[in-house]
Amino acid sequence: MSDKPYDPSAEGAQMSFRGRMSYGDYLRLDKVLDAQEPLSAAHDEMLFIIQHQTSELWMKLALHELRSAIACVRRGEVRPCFKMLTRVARIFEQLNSAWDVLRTMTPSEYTEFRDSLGQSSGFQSWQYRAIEFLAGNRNLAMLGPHNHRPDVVAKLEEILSQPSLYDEAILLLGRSGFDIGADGRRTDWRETRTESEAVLEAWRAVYHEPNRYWELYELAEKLVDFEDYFRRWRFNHVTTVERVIGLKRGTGGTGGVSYLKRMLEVELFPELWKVRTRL
Ligand code: HEM
Ligand SMILES: N[C@@H](CC(=O)c1ccccc1NC=O)C(=O)O
Repeated sequence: MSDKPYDPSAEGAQMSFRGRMSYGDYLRLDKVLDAQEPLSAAHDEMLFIIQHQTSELWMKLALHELRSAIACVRRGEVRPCFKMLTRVARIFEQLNSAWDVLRTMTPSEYTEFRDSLGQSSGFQSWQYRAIEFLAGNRNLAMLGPHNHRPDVVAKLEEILSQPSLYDEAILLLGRSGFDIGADGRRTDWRETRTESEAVLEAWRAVYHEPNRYWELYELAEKLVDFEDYFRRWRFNHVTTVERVIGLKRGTGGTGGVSYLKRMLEVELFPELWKVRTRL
């Protein structure tokens, strides 16, 4: 064996990128890696920033997948949508594992830089709100923190002007011959839909005969899977928050843990959970 360090250029590895697109060029890494600017001298602020930035990147992908999934259900092409919804669930699984990294930060370490955060908070994450709105949880009060950003409000309003993922699934039930009651007569997608006995009954019929309604059944289970992972994200969040700030108020102005616990009760696809009791 030779002592000389191995040189991959010997087998053709490209070493000269003058005038050629490189890894960093393609991924715009100068931009991405230049976007971490801690406001304090605290060691853990870098962890906090990167944890949020990576979460926002994963949310960007989740939005991309959810938008396409909605379009597929609208066209009645549910099979490609299954893959996208599986991916969204996996993204949330990824975000769930990421809490383990953040949990290495102790309350004292967070206190070192918490004041630097001012009144900023994840409560103002427009991508998180866009995911909720696209899925079907539409609370117009959540537009409030974005009033100073007309471009963000426009993006969220665009989402609200169209049926959500769950609305589209229900409309598909209707097109498949089921009675979907008031959901079949909706024209304003901004208003929160009310749970309905007709929709619950339609899902019951689907779950009663999975083989007969295989695609609707599979779609319903993909939705439940997504909500399952989403709920775990909320639970991990509130548990991490309690571990780090106890019962202090949030920088965003809410009660903190009390607010987040309340959010644990929000259901994205209520009839899909209720149907289980009827089977
Ligand atoms: C030490 C870590 C964290 C603490 C102490 C914390 C604390 C809080 C608190 C207290 C709230 C309630 C709103 C408020 O009054 O501020 C909140 C909301 C929120 N946080 Fe965090 N958070 C942490 C990490 C994260 C991470 C890593 C994310 C990922 C993006 C995140 C995303 C959110 C979102 C989206 C909301 C709004 C939830 C809703 O309205 O349902 N947080 N957080
Ligand atoms: N709401 C948090 C602050 C916080 O976590 C935060 C602040 C700025 C950017 C993202 C944040 N993460 C989630 O809420 C707190 O009350 O300590």
